[in-house]
Amino acid sequence: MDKLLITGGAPLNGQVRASGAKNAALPILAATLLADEPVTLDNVPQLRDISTTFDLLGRMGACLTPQGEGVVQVEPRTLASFVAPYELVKTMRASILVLGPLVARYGRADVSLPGGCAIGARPVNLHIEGLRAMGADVTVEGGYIRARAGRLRGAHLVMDMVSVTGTENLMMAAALAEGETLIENAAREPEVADLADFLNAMGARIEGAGTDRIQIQGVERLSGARYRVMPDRIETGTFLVAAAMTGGCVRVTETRPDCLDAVLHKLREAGAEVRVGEDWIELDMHGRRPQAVDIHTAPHPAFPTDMQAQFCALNSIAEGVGSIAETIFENRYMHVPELQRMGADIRVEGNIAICHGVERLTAAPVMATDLRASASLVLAGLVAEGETLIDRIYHLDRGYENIEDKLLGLGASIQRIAGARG
Ligand SMILES: CC(=O)N[C@H]1[C@@H](OP(=O)(O)OP(=O)(O)OC[C@H]2O[C@@H](n3ccc(=O)[nH]c3=O)[C@H](O)[C@@H]2O)O[C@H](CO)[C@@H](O)[C@@H]1O
Ligand SMILES: C=C(OP(=O)(O)O)C(=O)O
Repeated sequence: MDKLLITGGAPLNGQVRASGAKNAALPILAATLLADEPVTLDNVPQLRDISTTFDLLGRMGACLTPQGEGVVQVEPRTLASFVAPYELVKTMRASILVLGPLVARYGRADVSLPGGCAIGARPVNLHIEGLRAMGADVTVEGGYIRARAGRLRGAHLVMDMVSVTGTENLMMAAALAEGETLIENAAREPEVADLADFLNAMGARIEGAGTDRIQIQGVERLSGARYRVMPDRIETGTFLVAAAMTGGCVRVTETRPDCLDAVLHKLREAGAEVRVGEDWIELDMHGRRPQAVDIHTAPHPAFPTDMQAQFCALNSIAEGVGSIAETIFENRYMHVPELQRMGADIRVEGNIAICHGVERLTAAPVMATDLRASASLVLAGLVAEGETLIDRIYHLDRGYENIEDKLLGLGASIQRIAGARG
């Protein structure tokens, strides 16, 4: 297993390009299964979750052809299997995103239940209930969701909770259903809107994505398309926090400032000077120590849970006391004990983490437990005194493209230590 070795202390300065968004590329790749023609996607990040998705689509019989850096063509007409097996789903819960497309386009799907993960139980009841409301026969047997259907029927779906992949699965299914579907209390995340833009480019008729009320007029078929995946707002935010924590000045290019309002607001509150252009964000900390900030995670457009761990790292070296309320996932503080091993003063009570900023963290061997927890340990390592060794970085590789090269380019001292395979 690979590890990361980071020597803390260097302020980050310079320019870095945002990669394509993992959480947009994953549903968009799943949505290619709905098409009757080949689809070409651009700005697809090279990440472990993306290669797992390629593997999944390939095993189902889709033909994937790389066409240059970040470009892939998917030919879905060769599909011959409708199974998402446990051994892939257990490594990437987003595999659940093939459920809606398979049922809508092929009338059948056997998708392993993703089960819980390090950050929480993460049930998929809303995905299942929504498909049932659209006429699918869905049962759960032997750890698999087994769905069968003729042509799905449009339905009025009122989501009990705001679910990102739930909204995406049902929106994809509704794209080929007969008649109109209305999804209320839909997730408003920008990645949902990006998926809708892609579906519309294939000929779907979707309005309102990006709001909590999405209207879909089902169509008979979807054609091929060429589409560029949106930039990764969480990766962007992670680099901005790195600049803020190290007292540096970093410009993230080819990104979407309009998707990061809540995060930029908190960075300004932390004392950063933040400037934005149409497709770039620059954060200058002018060598200052950040001020601690209070965070309350909630569905978009509020502060994203996927940036919570990174702000926990920021608060750990900030001036003052910051309180974090995690309202989306019940167990998303796995980074706290690791940050404490580096000297952070954080107390967790229920879903609240209170952090008294310390002047400096000290390096320690630490263990990554999930994707954003790993990112927070990288950030802590960048400012800690000494050499931090981060184990289990396969979590990080799930969602960050070339993170060590990008950080090296900004002046960090960071090195991947290749581990034994197996
Ligand atoms: C691939 C992808 O896009 N992942 C993102 C997606 O995950 P994901 O789509 O899995 O997260 P959801 O938005 O579905 O989860 C939100 C909350 O709803 C609950 N819930 C969800 C579905 C369901 O059927 N029943 C239920 O109770 C979950 O347990 C959680 O407490 O949104 C999360 C919340 O912004 C992000 O952290 C993830 O990075
Ligand atoms: C939790 C995340 O991803 P996933 O939903 O794929 O686990 C994330 O991107 O932070």
